[in-house]
Amino acid sequence: KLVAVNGVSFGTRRGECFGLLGVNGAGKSTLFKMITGEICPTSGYAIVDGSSIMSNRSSALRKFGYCPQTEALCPLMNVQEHLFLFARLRGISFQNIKNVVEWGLRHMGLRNYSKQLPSKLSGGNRRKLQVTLAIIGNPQLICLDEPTTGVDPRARRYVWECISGSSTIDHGVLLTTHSMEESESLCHKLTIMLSGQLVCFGNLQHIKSKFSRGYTINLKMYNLTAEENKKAATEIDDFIASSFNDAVLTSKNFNVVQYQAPIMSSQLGSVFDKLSHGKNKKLFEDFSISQTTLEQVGLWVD
Ligand SMILES: Nc1ncnc2c1ncn2[C@@H]1O[C@H](COP(=O)(O)OP(=O)(O)OP(=O)(O)O)[C@@H](O)[C@H]1O
Repeated sequence: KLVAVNGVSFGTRRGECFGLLGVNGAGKSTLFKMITGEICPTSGYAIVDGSSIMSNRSSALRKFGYCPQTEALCPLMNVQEHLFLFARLRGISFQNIKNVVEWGLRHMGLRNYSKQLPSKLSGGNRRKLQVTLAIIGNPQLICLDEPTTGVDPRARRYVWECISGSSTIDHGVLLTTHSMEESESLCHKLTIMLSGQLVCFGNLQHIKSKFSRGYTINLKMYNLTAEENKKAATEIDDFIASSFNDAVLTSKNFNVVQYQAPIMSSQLGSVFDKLSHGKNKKLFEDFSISQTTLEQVGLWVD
């Protein structure tokens, strides 16, 4: 009875990395499954480079690589055999296949596991293999559903390089992720999905401006005892309330407090003056001001 995806329509070009963001259960994976033909939509269509996934399925499927959210590995094939099979499926010739398999093993740090079956790999290494299978053979459209979940920082860096490389060499990338850092680094265009619908669409700056609530003020407090810290926090609160209209406390961690204030960029000079004044009065040790991040946009869209 649940309508998981409703009236969604978008397009992405070659050379672009298109990011699909949204909270758990928003419908991202369901949308991916429809685009890749894994499930059938009740209505609508998806076209990859002129081929419809519904009416010209085999032609469309030839054009993309897919890294699903849940693993799709063969339990009886080891890492090397997976790479070999997918390279063959992508039409790599026998002469080149050894190099391509070697490339996959080396770049994803899978060389030491080349003879292992998926059941013997760690979760992160299985993910790396799954991503390599989607990228191998340079398909025209690469669909990656949370590709770097559980992947170590070094391999994640390489996945990012592959994704940005693919999107700059005339390929398209469709990406879902919960990592705002990942979307800020990779995506040319983004959309945020909520309850099966797209709530906004555009480039990073557009989305930030649309959801912007001014600037974020970060204040680093001195290392104090718990009692002193409580007193200092109250003084800081009073200082912020008297210096900035409508500033809101958004988080308080160990010794960093964060406020969101509806500041215009033209007011930044006076904001710096006010905060320097507070620092000179030793209300806090240091401060910084930053623009809205995508992370904050993600927290606000609900
Ligand atoms: N096979 C299914 N049967 C019934 N409901 C399903 C099924 N698969 C997904 N759903 C429901 O569809 C909605 C969208 O799920 P989907 O997996 O597409 O979300 P998502 O945005 O990918 O979430 P996440 O970020 O957690 O991966 C959810 O409410 C989910 O419970």
